Parts: sequence; C-alpha cells; structure tokens
Amino acid sequence: MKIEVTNFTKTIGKVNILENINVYLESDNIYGIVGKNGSGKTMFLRMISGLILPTSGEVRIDNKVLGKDISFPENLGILLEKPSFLGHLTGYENLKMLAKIRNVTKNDDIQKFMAIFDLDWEDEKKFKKYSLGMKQKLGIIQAVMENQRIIILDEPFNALDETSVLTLRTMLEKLKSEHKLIVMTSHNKEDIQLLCNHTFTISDGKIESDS
Ligand SMILES: Nc1ncnc2c1ncn2[C@@H]1O[C@H](COP(=O)(O)OP(=O)(O)OP(=O)(O)O)[C@@H](O)[C@H]1O
Repeated sequence: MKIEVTNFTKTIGKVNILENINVYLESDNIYGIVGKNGSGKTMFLRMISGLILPTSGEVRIDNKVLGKDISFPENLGILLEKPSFLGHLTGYENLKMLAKIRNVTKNDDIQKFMAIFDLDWEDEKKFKKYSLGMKQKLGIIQAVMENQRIIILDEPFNALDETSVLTLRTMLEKLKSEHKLIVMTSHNKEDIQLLCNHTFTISDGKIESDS
C-alpha cells in the first residue's frame, strides 16, 4: 500500500490547519507523527483517512484520489481520539456489532483480541462503565481486528497501564512484520523511538521529516 500526499492544504476560516503537506508513506513501516498540542497531528490522520478533504492538493491511496476515486481508503483500520461505542452495550457486544458491518472478523477473534488486552469478553459491564484505559483498549481492538492493511492510531498509548503498553508495542511490531502501513501519533518519546522507523514533526500545520 502507498499513501501519497501532494501539496495538501486545509483551510478552516482563515487558518491553514494543514499547509502544503507533501509526504509519501508505504507498507512495512510504522510512521510516528509528533508535535505540540493543536499542531495538526489529528488533522493529518484525518487527512490520510479521507475524513477531511483538501482546500487544495490531494491524497492518493494506491493511486486512487481520496474524495474523487474513493471516499475512504479500503483496508483502513482507525483509532480516533474518541472512539464512538454504544454506552448501553458491553465491550464485546460493541465489537461484535462493528464486526458485522464488514463481516470478516469472527467472534473467536474478537474474544482473543480482548484476552490479549486483559479484557474479559464475558464481562457484563456496559461500555459506559468502562474505565478510560478499558475504552482505549476497545478502540485499539476495533482498529486492528479486521486485519486491515493500513492502520491509523491517534495516541494509541493514552491511558494504557504498563502491561498494556508492552502488549501494544509487541502487537504493532508484529503488524509491521506482516507488511502493514501504520501511522501513529504519540506524546511519548519512548514509544515513538522504539517503534517508529520514520518520524514527522508537525508544527502549525506544517510537516517536517525527521528521519
Ligand atoms: N473543526 C474544527 N474547526 C476549526 N479548527 C479546528 C477544528 N478541529 C481542529 N481545529 C484546529 O486545528 C488545529 C490542529 O488540531 P489537531 O486536533 O490536529 O491538533 P493535535 O496536534 O492533534 O493536538 P493534540 O496534541 O492536542 O491532540 C488546532 O489549532 C485546532 O484548534
């Protein structure tokens, strides 16, 4: 898979939220996006996911222009800042419901993913009673469970306990070895240094390649 961003600018009001972004991303890599609060990291992830369209420029996913040839990248698993699960369902029920949309993930797989992250699929607890870390884990599982080829993760390590941080690091390494294209943001330098083989810094909507 490859993602090519060419001269992408997004203006909201009079502000350039993203300014003249040019990047090339491909499979077998974990890309780290760093930058201060409000610099544009989440917008960058939304841009390559087709969730915001450019004021000028374009994003191509395997030569297909987002917003023209396709609405969203096929093969995309995504964790956004606030995963939208239903409060009155359990974690397992939420994941099962989402899995039904594309119908590629078996219940067994969901149970396995939940076990990896120390979540009990038989737990009767409703999502609204989940802790922050539990919600985050569910969001991560939803992003990876369909074995998509592009995985986009906004602050995936947020709210995770030490064990889960190690679990997620191992999982991301494994996904990289399975030829995925992974893009993640993080405020944690250690996670970025350990995992990412390319880093981009965003400041005021502009991007620089660090390696
Ligand atoms: N819907 C919107 N309308 C206008 N401006 C927005 C909107 N959403 C975000 N912005 C602005 O876009 C800029 C980039 O926001 P973004 O969420 O990408 O930052 P970030 O780097 O992810 O920050 P953080 O580290 O706090 O998550 C900010 O100045 C923000 O105020």
